[in-house]
Amino acid sequence: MISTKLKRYYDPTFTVSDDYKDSLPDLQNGPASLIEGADVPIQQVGISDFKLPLKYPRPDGELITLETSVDGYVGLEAGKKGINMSRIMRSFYKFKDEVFHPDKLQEVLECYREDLDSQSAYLRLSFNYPIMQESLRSGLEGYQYYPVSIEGTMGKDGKFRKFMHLDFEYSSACPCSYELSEHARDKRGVATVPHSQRSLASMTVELDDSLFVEDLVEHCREALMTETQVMVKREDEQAFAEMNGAFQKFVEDAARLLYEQLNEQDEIVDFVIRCVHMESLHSHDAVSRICKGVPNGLR
Ligand SMILES: Nc1nc2c(ncn2[C@@H]2O[C@H](COP(=O)(O)OP(=O)(O)OP(=O)(O)O)[C@@H](O)[C@H]2O)c(=O)[nH]1
Repeated sequence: MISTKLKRYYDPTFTVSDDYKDSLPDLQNGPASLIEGADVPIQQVGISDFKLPLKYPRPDGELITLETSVDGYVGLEAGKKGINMSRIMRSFYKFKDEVFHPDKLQEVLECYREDLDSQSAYLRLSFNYPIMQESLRSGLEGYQYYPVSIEGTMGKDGKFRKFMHLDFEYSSACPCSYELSEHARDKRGVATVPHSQRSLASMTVELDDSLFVEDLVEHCREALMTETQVMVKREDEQAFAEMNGAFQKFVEDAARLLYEQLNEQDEIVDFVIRCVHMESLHSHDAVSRICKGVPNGLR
């Protein structure tokens, strides 16, 4: 039954006094008796995928503003009903005009721990980062976009750890298919096309020092050589075919080439890489996963 005592009316002139505000229910700060389920700590609670434009530094000193998806979490102790959820976003907004190199995350995490009265905190910023890529022979150029995240964690000991995630697309020409194709040409004069595929290296690197996205992309390019191309005329396509002939790779080769390259970088303390070759030979993928394997590091 609809109550006749309640007004169906929105008052646009109503203002909130301090007394009125104090009278508002505040369930998340209520007593432990309100907890549902086991009264145990929660490792991460917060907000996923709130978006805002943020500035990032380029190696040449320029700044770039990119739409960013933010995941922010804190740890919640046993005995506490909930966190002040809106502070995850409100605290982050204190930094909205700053430049987000990975070390900036430490300041936000410290702010989270203080503002939300929490011992641990986690932050991840995800964005698509454009880098101009030159074509192989025609002198053209175009933007390659890289899915990137920078991530920071702060544990109960206050130790800050920072990570960068990158997805790098490349082409992998199968070395076995190449030899089989050459065999058919030599022995029987049969035309062949060895199979190759678009491939993806998804990596997480733990940083000791600062690292630009451009640096990590350059490490991938040097390791794999056959990055997918943006601008392609016929001379570029031919160059790409020659390049794939020169740098053929199994999925195991891709993982070890990246290992060799990243292992040489002083600013990278640890890494884990997953390579996926989306085979044109098969309807399934060939996959490899490799990690540096430092004690207590990424696995
Ligand atoms: N903790 C928690 N809050 C939620 C959830 N879903 C929605 N909220 C709401 O998030 C709103 C904002 O919470 P608070 O940050 O505590 O807001 P507030 O108390 O006005 O802010 P402060 O003045 O900073 O304490 C509350 O109205 C909650 O009901 C949830 O799953 N957990």
